[in-house]
Amino acid sequence: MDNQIIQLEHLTKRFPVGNGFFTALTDITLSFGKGEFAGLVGPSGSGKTTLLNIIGSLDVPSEGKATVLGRSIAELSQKQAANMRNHHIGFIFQTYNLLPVYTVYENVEFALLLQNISAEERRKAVMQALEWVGLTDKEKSKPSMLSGGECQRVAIARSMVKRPKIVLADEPTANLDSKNSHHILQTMQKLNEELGVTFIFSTHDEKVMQYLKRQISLADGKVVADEQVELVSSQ
Ligand SMILES: Nc1ncnc2c1ncn2[C@@H]1O[C@H](COP(=O)(O)OP(=O)(O)OP(=O)(O)O)[C@@H](O)[C@H]1O
Repeated sequence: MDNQIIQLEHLTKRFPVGNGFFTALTDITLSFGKGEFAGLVGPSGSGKTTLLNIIGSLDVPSEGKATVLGRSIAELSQKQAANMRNHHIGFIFQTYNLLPVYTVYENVEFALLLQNISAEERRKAVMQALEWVGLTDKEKSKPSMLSGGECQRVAIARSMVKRPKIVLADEPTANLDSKNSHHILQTMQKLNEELGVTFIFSTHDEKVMQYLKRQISLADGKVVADEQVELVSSQ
């Protein structure tokens, strides 16, 4: 497939534990195409975050190969990996990870400061990202003045402002109520459809699963199912 942007081949991940090792992922072979809206699903401890971390170049495989945007993750220097994350990969976490002393605007702008972009271009990009998530009126607010759902929308804007090719969302609805969960999922669905960004989720939330176009089930660090899903609802 030409549009493949992530290829995982016989990937295994072991963590040192005590005098031995714990195997968190075993022989994972998967690929993702441009514009997918896919999720890693499975119980706690099944290896979802470990796999997202490798795709996001935050960690490296113990065996096998992970190729992301044409680059082998294990062969990137720390600087090259940081560069790839800064330009091409957005992250969304369950705890939002916003900087409390900065405004909404500054939290989103932060993602662009490592890039060589003029202040004027930054302003345009930040306001566009805030518009995507419906928060232009909150640009001067601090995170403590926002609801959980609004904080997660700021995190989505921050992940999207650099126009990444891939967004990795680790349990993004874990701290949200049902209404806010649907709202942020619809926002991500819209960004996926309109901008062609590839989204990969880690989740065990049924609400997230309703939106996934592809569901990859993990159990004990292994892929046990990989299914394209007919969407039953878009709430
Ligand atoms: N740095 C580490 N050192 C040792 N073991 C680890 C490390 N990171 C993860 N693990 C173990 O690997 C397994 C998979 O963890 P991972 O966080 O990937 O699971 P998960 O499916 O994302 O779980 P959850 O849904 O609870 O976030 C777990 O048993 C975990 O304890």
